[in-house]
Amino acid sequence: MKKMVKVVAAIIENENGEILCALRTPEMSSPNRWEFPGGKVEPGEDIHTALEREINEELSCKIATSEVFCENVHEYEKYTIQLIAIKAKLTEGNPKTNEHSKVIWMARENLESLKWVPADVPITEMLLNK
Ligand SMILES: Nc1nc2c([nH]c(=O)n2[C@H]2C[C@H](O)[C@@H](COP(=O)(O)OP(=O)(O)OP(=O)(O)O)O2)c(=O)[nH]1
Repeated sequence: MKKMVKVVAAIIENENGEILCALRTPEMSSPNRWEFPGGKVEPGEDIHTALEREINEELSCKIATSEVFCENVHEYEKYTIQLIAIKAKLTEGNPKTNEHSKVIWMARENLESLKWVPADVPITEMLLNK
């Protein structure tokens, strides 16, 4: 069986109802694809704490997380990821691109125009229907 990796991703919505999307760099795995910012949960770490830590590292800003929006298990070639999308709001700072090529705010109805990492596609579809 492939290794299972637990990943948290933030669905950060601003006051205009737009959602924060981040572009992976050419050097990362799944290069030049869009994702929701976040990362791997460390052993023993709570999912909300993990997401707050990842957002602080990646975007130099603070968030307040709320409910889990959805979970998706996706099999990549080398491992399987359990992707947990969690709703959040920015509480401090503006997102910076410490690790990504770009971050943008996007209206829900336009999310499908971006080229997403495969595990995120069902999440973008769910966001469109809510
Ligand atoms: N942050 C984030 N990662 C995602 C999403 N969808 C998805 O498949 N992933 C994958 C990419 C990575 O392999 C892994 C997250 O790991 P990470 O962001 O901590 O990155 P990493 O450098 O440790 O891992 P890697 O890119 O070398 O595989 O989950 C998503 O929406 N957000």
